[in-house]
This record gives sequence, structure tokens and C-alpha cells, in this order.
Amino acid sequence: MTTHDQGLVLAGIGKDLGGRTIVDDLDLTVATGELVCLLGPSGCGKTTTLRMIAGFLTPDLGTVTIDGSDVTRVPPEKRPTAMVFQNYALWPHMTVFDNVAYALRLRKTPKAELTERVHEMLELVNLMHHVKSRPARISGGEQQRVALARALVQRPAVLLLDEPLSNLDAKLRVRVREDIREIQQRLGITTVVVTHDQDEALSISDRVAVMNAGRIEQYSEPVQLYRHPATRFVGGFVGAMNTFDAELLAGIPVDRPVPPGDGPRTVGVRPENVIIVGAGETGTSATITRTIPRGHFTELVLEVSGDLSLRAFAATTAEHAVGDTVGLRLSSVLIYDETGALA
Ligand SMILES: Nc1ncnc2c1ncn2[C@@H]1O[C@H](COP(=O)(O)OP(=O)(O)OP(=O)(O)O)[C@@H](O)[C@H]1O
Repeated sequence: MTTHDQGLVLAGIGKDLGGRTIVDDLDLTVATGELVCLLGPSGCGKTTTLRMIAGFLTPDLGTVTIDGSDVTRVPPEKRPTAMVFQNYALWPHMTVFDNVAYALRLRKTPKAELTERVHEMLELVNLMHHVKSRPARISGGEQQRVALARALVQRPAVLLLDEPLSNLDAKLRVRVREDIREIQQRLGITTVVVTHDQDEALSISDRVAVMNAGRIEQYSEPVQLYRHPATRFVGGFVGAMNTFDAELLAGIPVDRPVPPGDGPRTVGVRPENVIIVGAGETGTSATITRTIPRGHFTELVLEVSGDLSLRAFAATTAEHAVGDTVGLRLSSVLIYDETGALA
């Protein structure tokens, strides 16, 4: 990758707050036009990182570079960034038009240009019919789109979104995230989204940076992240994962042997990779202790031994019942060493 297609570069940034290290020597490169999600549990430092990109916080260590310029000490209003906040932060007394026009007015944009740019953005987010409405009169999803238009009208080099969908109900969330992705791709705008929702991160990102305790544990494309989680933490955080002590594998057929080495090993296997076969077909049998209908599939809890119970996903047509005995084998198993890294 050459320097000029690196839209945003965080190099060794660190931040202490309240006497604790919140972001710890973090590196991240987001290519121009790429959408990257910062994904991680509550308190891992996602928002703090986003605020350092926006300039609301200054890193104690490291640099923030946008399109080749070091902006580490540039105040937010002078950075080529625009932020969409979790609560949208719209001005309730202003119309949709005036909310979107606000930053352009501050910059004394000529009236004709201002009107054209605001209308262009409201058309992009499909809200021209609400140009004169006040925020209280429009739905949460529409308010979100106003906030997006207000950020995009500034033509930022980097668009920042902090948990943009968390105030929407589940159905709307899926629709709005697809809208955001569509608009982002159409404009080709470099974008960083903070989320704790793995489903959201996997479905809209070019790459996902999984954060844990102020650091990035893995930075990968969604499919890679799901199939090859580099650490036990990532495997457990992104998607469902059975994890258990490797000693308990004894006798269960797997597609990959446990690599020899010192120290205890942990096995990770996704529920869809717990393959159910007829009783007695493999050396191992298990008893179904629960069946949980999940719509297009059924989740099964299988008791393999007193110390090992596994979750599996089975087709709804397979008609498993509690108390049934089945055979099983495991595929695509992941083996982690005692540090939590892939062995
Ligand atoms: N100004 C501050 N002073 C002291 N501690 C702070 C300050 N701001 C944030 N923190 C702490 O830093 C940690 C990380 O906060 P941050 O908001 O970056 O996390 P997050 O990953 O975005 O989590 P969430 O999803 O809960 O917002 C939290 O434990 C938080 O309490």
C-alpha cells in the first residue's frame, strides 16, 4: 500500500484517563474509501480512539495522520473529519434544512452554494420531504439520516460514527446500516464506525478492528475474522464459539490434530462446525439436552460427557428431540495456547 492511499493512519497512539491506560500503543491504517469498524466490549477504548481521530481528545503518545498530514494537535473544527454521534445531537429548534446547513453557515458558504449542497445531501439520504420539519417531528431513523447528512455536507476526508444505530429498533437497525454502507460506498468516503455489535461490524465493514483492553487484537476482513479468529478473545467475541480444554477432545473425531507443545491448549469450535451424524457412526456419542428453535435452524445443546457440553446448529428439518443420542464430529477446530493465541 502506498502512502497516498492511506486515508487515516494511527501510529502508536496512547491515552491515559483517570489514571488508567485506556488506549495502549494502538496502530491502525484505514485506506481511502474504506469502511472500518472498531468492535469490542464496553470500556475497551473504542470511543476514546474515535475521539482522538476527531480531535476531541489529544493522544498522550503517537500520531494521527489524515491524507498524509499530521493532525495530532489540530483542533476538531480544523480537521477534515465529521462525526455522527450516538444521540444524533440535532438542534431541536432548527429545521432539518438548518441542522444540515449549520456547519456551512459557520464557514460563510455563499447562499446559493449552501442551498445546493444541503439539498444534494438531503436527496442522498432521501429526506427532501422533511426539509422544513423539526427533529421532534421525524422518526429516529430519519433523525439518524439528518445527522449523517449534516456530517457529509462538510465533505470530510474521514467520516466518524459513534454507535450510530444503537438508538434504533432491531429491524430499522438492519435497514439503516445498509443505507449507511450504500451511501459510504457511493461517495467512496473513508469511514470509521464504533460499535459493540458484531453483526453490524461484520455486515458493513471492509475490515474490522477488534479491540480489547485498549489494543487491537485482530484487524481483518469480516470473513477472515470469523473463520480465523487470531485469539481466543476474538473467537469468543465474534460469533458463537464452543471453547473447552483440549484434553476433553479425546476420542472425538476432528479434522485437524492438536499440535504438540508445552502448556495447556484450548479448543474453539463454532456451533455450525459441530457436525451431527447417526448414533454410533463415529467413536463419540452425545445426548441432546436442549433444543432451541432459532428460526431457519435449531440450536442443540449436546452433553458429550460430564465435563463437556457443546452447542450445535442443526437444520430445522432434522427433527432432533431432547433425550436422543447422536454421533458427532468436529470440523474447522481452532487450537489456542495458554496465552490465548492460535497454537
Ligand atoms: N474522561 C474520562 N476520565 C476517566 N475515565 C474515562 C474518561 N473517559 C472514558 N473513561 C474510561 O475509559 C474507558 C474506555 O472508555 P471508552 O468510552 O473509550 O470505551 P468504549 O469501548 O467506547 O466503551 P462503550 O461502548 O461502553 O462506550 C472506560 O472505562 C471509561 O470509563
